[in-house]
Amino acid sequence: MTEPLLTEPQLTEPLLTEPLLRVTDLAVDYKRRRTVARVVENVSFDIVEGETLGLVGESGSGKSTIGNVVLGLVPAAAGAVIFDGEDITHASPKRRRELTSDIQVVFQDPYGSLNPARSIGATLAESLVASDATLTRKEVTARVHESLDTVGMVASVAQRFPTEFSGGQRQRIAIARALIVRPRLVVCDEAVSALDLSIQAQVLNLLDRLRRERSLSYLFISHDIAVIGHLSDHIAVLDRGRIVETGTTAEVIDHPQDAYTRLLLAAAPVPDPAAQKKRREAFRTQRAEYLASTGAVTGLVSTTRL
Ligand SMILES: Nc1ncnc2c1ncn2[C@@H]1O[C@H](COP(=O)(O)OP(=O)(O)OP(=O)(O)O)[C@@H](O)[C@H]1O
Repeated sequence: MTEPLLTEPQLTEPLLTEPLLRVTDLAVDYKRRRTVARVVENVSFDIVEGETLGLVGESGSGKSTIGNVVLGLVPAAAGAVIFDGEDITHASPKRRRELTSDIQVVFQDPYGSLNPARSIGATLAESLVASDATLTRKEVTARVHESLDTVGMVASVAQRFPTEFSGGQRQRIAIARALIVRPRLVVCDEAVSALDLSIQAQVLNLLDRLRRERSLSYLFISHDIAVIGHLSDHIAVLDRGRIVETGTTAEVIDHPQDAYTRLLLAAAPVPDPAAQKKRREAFRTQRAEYLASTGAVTGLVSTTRL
């Protein structure tokens, strides 16, 4: 008896969605005079299209360094950064420039990141033209107005200058500048940290709405686990260059498994300044105990003499 012929491909395995960004076994070194400091080691995570990964850790834990590797601003000492299936770990400067239309960044400091001498319209247009030089003047102007509208600002803002705006408004402009090129991934590096709590909430809501409307993905970096919890689908907790816990937001916030995650949760800012002072003091004591229990001497992964 002959085997029946299969007329259609038989799917035996479910189709898996490739992540938009995959970081595997990342290590980063910085040279310091006669030593090399390893500041990030063994860091791996995925970000699926349309999702937000929150990367949380204390100051100096290596969050910005990881964001900067994804942006191509800092080289990887080991490991890989895969964007949409392409290994971009060692992408050429030309390929990196092309990638700026897919991967954008919003930094913490809207005062520093917007050129005070340029009008908002010129700043936004510059970002757009750098990613697509074929656009006509009319198209550029239309896109500038459209991106301002996206962040809730009127078209006449284009004629004005950064100093005329508050911190929250400047951060909206920085978001408009990132989104004008229609990226797929945005690295938000402490994007709301410089803002008052009420303005923080507005900007977080804006980022979340834009993500849903445009199926954007965020690598959302913050030292504040409460801010991270507000926006993230998944959370990775970074301690001295290593990820100590990952999971869905509910898992990490409601059922933290790692002692360091519990420390960060206990230290998350609260609106009452007196209560906040107490929390910070308790955090310092508990952190010193935690460091002693892990035998740590420095905040770095390791240092090697050259
Ligand atoms: N350009 C650099 N050269 C040398 N060391 C650096 C450099 N940039 C950062 N570092 C060191 O690398 C470590 C990680 O820094 P990084 O800025 O990535 O941490 P972070 O978690 O983003 O902290 P913060 O929120 O304060 O920026 C720190 O010890 C920092 O001092």
